Amino acid sequence: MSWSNTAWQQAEHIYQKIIAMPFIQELIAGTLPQEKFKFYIEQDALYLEQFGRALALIAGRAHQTQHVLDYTRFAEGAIVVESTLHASYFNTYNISGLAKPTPACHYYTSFLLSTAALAQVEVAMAAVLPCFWIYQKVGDYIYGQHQVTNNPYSEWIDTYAGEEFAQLVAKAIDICNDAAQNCTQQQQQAMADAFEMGCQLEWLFWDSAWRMETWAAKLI
Ligand SMILES: Cc1ncc(CO)c(N)n1
Repeated sequence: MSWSNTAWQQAEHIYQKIIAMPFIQELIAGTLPQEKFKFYIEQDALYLEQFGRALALIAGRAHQTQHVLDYTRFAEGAIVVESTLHASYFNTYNISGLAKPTPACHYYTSFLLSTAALAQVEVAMAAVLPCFWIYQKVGDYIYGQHQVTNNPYSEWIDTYAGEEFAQLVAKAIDICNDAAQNCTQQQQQAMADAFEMGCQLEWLFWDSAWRMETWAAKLI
């Protein structure tokens, strides 16, 4: 079995929990309160900037020049999506863009950045994979369920269910499978564990948006 199949099996229970979350279910129904969606978009812009940096770090550490190019393009994609959020949703929803990262956003981006900088590069590639794969799976799930008419979130829903995003995801999965072939069993397990942690943090990010998470005390 390929590394990606094994890793997905290990993390699938988290994906199942994600699609059952109230944030996702209300997004599908179109009943998600606008303030929660706004909160999510603003945090996601902060997330995407750091995700782009993590991808650029991996690009710099990749062994093969093709992978340098692939992760550079992924990094560019994340930053472009981030600025698109600013150009569209920030205007539509009157978002100030002055928010500080929530604990969940900070935790997730710190995990991505520290793993990208310090872990074995194959493990770093596995750690960023949920950002692609979970979003595609969740995007496809939402797209398959939602009623197109009058859903205020249909523009967002279309972004991650599209063919263009699917191709990026397929490439990120292939690279991880190639990378895993040069790894020992123990290293492949470390890759799968990093992948599972990323999936867990995807869950936490949705959960924090639903709760409109704040710092327990006004520290920042
Ligand atoms: C939290 C999060 N994970 C993944 C993506 C998609 O790359 C996104 N926009 N936001």
